[in-house]
This record gives sequence, structure tokens and C-alpha cells, in this order.
Amino acid sequence: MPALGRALIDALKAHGAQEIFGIPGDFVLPFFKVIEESGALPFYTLSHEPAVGFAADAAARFRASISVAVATWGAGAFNLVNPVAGAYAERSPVVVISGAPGVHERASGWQLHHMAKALDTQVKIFREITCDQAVLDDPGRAPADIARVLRSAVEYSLPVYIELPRDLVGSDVPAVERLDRLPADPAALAECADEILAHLKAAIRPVLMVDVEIRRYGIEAKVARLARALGIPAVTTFMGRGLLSDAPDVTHGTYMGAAGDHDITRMVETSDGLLLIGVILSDTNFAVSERKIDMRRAMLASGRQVRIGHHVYPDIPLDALIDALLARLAGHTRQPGNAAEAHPPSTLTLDDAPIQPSDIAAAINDLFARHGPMPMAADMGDCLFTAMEIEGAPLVAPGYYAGMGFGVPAGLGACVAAGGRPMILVGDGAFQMTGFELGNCRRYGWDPICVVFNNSSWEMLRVFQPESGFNDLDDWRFAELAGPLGGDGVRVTTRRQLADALERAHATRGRFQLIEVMLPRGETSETLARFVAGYKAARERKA
Ligand SMILES: Cc1ncc(Cc2c([C@H](C)O)sc(CCOP(=O)(O)OP(=O)(O)O)c2C)c(N)n1
Ligand SMILES: [Mg+2]
Repeated sequence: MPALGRALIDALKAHGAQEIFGIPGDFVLPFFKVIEESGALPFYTLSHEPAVGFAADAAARFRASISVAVATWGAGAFNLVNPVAGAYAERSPVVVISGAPGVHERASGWQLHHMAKALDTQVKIFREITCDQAVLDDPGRAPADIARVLRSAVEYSLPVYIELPRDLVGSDVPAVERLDRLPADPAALAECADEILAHLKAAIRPVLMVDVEIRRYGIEAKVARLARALGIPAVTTFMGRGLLSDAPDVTHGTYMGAAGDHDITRMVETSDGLLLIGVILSDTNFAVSERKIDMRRAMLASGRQVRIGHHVYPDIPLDALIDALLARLAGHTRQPGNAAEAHPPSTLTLDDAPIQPSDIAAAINDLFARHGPMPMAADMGDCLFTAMEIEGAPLVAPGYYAGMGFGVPAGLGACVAAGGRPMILVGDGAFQMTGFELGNCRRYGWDPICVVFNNSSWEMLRVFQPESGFNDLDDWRFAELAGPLGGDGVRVTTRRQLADALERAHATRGRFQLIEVMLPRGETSETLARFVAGYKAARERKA
């Protein structure tokens, strides 16, 4: 029989994990020892637990499988709360494993170090931001608990929490079984698929809108096939930008209401048959709609249920639904709908003019046109809105939870899980939070390209509240910090310098490349400007 620590690692691998991110501490040293000595999964330590959580989240998103974040009890695990909350909000299956006091220590009566309030405070907190939890304090029950929790992570594409007392890591336990998938009622699934197809057939202007769940469940290619079989155009939500990038024939762009392409906005908002696949009904996806989308006439398949009008089909797994729809359309190969003309990507004017945020998108579009797209990780701030102007590249970003600090650690997770060298987009404010994690690249041979939007400002907040002085930041001269951290850094102030720096960075392998782009305060990307205008207009309409 394997020891509990090894049984847990083998179970993680059997459920799809391909690496572990973490930071050790005394309550998790025995488990880290098993991770290192077993070699069962590659593992990477970073510098601060928020980065561990963001990196694991990004790895889960790129791999469409579970990922793992390991920390010590209390001081370590509580540092994971924010990234795990973001993963929960954006349906990313991060498995949180926290070391913990030994079963015998718990009975000591001492106030144990790292303890905030009580021995069960931590699991109570994680209950709010995970879909299933287990405290492995009984080796006899542990394999079944692990199997249950890991199945929940896979089935619901949500984070889960496992607490591992340090004195049980070596306890002999039976191997962890993989449980069968949670069943879907075949009759409900059939009735639901038939009803959706009937609505789409009756619609004059049907549209598919896709969001993050189609990647979480690994069904992007199936959804593209569905769009082709139906002959219906597909758009992504703001959060879903970068989805279906391998299916340009069916993808017609990103819906952003008043902030987006007018043709796409009109196509979505006048549709009489809107099928929302894996869509999160968040304000960032729909708050700047020009016309309120009549959700009563839309069909929403998300979170393992399907809502049509005023009735709900519970417990309908998204992948099973897409399979059922495709089965009913076998042999149908209608042409994709005649959607809005795809606008060619913006390109950069190579001159000595100062740089505006949308110039960065144009320069990256040019780079991708020359060398092919790179997987991208964007932080929160104008860099995220600029990313909406970059075409044809997979993107991970906190588009709904909107937590800063995600970008650089997510880029490190992408170095491991994205299948190609990543491009990171991050503002100076967010870089101040987690940008120094780039110092971990040298140990692991990672070499992302990191573009820092340096406007010495919390510019996105200034757009909403221009009169406030607290949005002014100091200029930290980030490019000069790259060398000591093991990379190459360059500061650029003109469009020609930007293009040259990107080309040079792309040609340089083996060291991270930091391009510090100096931007004037008060300037934003075209997309953010439209988003803010749309947001203010929507707010005035409601006032
Ligand atoms: C962890 C965290 N803290 C605070 C915020 C609030 C916030 C924004 C959102 C609205 O909540 S946008 C923004 C400024 C971002 O500055 P920077 O990274 O330099 O990007 P840019 O200058 O392009 O804005 C802050 C502080 C946040 N989203 N996440
Ligand atoms: Mg800034």
C-alpha cells in the first residue's frame, strides 16, 4: 500500500495534474519531501503564495485540467485566498493542498503557530471559495475523500481544498480510486438538446456566444464543429477573448457591447436565438450592452445546467450537451454564418512618435503576423483592454474577477503549461505587486516576453475618477531591474523603438525579456476608452 502523501500525488496525476506549484513551510515539509523525492510530478517553487495560486490557475486554464497549489498552513494558505477566489469566480480547477498540524499536535492544547483563530478556521474560509473540501485526518477515509474532492474539481471545473496533517503523510493507505463521472439524466439531456435545436431552427438571426467553460472542459474544437454544423456565427465574451483562436472561420470576434465592434454588438443584441455556451453572466461581460439583451429569449448552458426562458434543466454537463447537439446534427455541414467582416489586425506605424497603449497591440499583431501567435497572459488594467485588440492568440486574464497581480505569475504558469513561449502584458501598478516573480525564470529556464505598460499611474482608476491624485505612481525604472533578476530589460519611448525591442526580444531565447513601454498619463487604449464611455452611458441610462 502506498503512503498517503504518495497516494495523493498519484491521484493528482491520474486526474490530470501535470505539475505542482508551491512554497514549503514546516507544516508541509514532509509532503514537499515526497513531492521532491518521488519525482512523480514536476514541481516549481515561487516567491510568494499569491503567485503560486495565479500560476496554478493559468496552468489549469491552458491545460483544461486540474492544477495544484501547495502551501503551508495559515500564513501560506491564507496567501492563496485571493487567487483561489479568482479561480472560483472564473471556474478554474485549482487543487489547493495545505499542510497542517499533526493530529497529535492538535490535541496539545497549545495555540499553534500560524493559527489565526481555531484549528478549523482555515477550512471554513476555503469552504467559501472551493466547491469541495477534505481534511485528511483519518488514513482509513483519506483515499475516498481524495477521490471525491478531485472528481468535484474535474466535474465542476472549480477549485477544491485538501488539508494534510503533517504526521499522516507517511501513513499507509489503499490507492485512491478514480470515481465514475457524475451521471447526467439521458432523458433530460435528450429533451434539452432537442429544445435548443428547435429554438435555433426557428430563429432568424441565431448566434452562439462562448466563454471560459468551453476551454475548461476542453471542448473548443467541438464547439467550433457545432457552429459549422449549424451554420451559425460564434462570438466570444470579453472574458472569453482568445477562445476558438484555432477556428477563425466560425469566430467573428468579441462581444463588448458599446465598447466593441458595432457589427458584432448589433448581431448579438438583435439576435432572436442567442445560445450562450459556458458563459458567465458577469457585469464585465454584459454591463456595457447598448441594448439590454433579452435573457428570457436566450439559452444559457453554464455551471452544469441549462436555462431556457423560465425553465431550467439541472445537472447537464456541458461536454455531454455539445455531444448530444452534434449527434443530432451528424452530416450537417452548413457554411458558417455571414457574420460581421473580421477587421484586419491593427498594424504599427514605424516612426518616432510617442507610444499610445493601442500601439502596443498593433506592434504585437505585427510580431505575431511575422512569427506566429504566442500564448498570452494579461493582468488587470489597460493591458487587458489592449489585449482585446490583439488577434488570434490564446489569452488568460482575470476578465471577470479583475484581480491585479495575475499577469506575471500566470505567464510563469504558461511557461510550463501553454505549449509555447508566452507573452505577458502587465501595467506598472500590477508589476509592483507580483512582477518580481520573473526572478524565478533563470532557475527553470523560462524566458517569457514581458511588456510593462509604464504610465507611472493607476490609470484605469484615473479614468473613472480623474480628480484624484492618489493614482499617481512613481517611476520604478523596471527595465534596469531585469538584469539582476536574470533577464534583459529595455525601456522604449517611440513606436519604432517598440517594434525593434519586440523583434529583438523574440529573437533572444533563454532569458526573460522585459520591455518597459513608457506611456503618457491620461492616455488609454481605444478599447478601454470605449468601455468606460459605455459603462458611464449605461449608468446614466439607469440613473
Ligand atoms: C489586487 C487588486 N487591487 C486593487 C485593484 C483595483 C484596481 C483596478 C480595477 C478597476 O479594479 S485597475 C487598478 C490600477 C491598475 O494599475 P496598472 O497596473 O498600472 O494598470 P493601468 O495603469 O493600465 O491602469 C487598480 C488599483 C484590483 N483590481 N486588484
Ligand atoms: Mg499603470
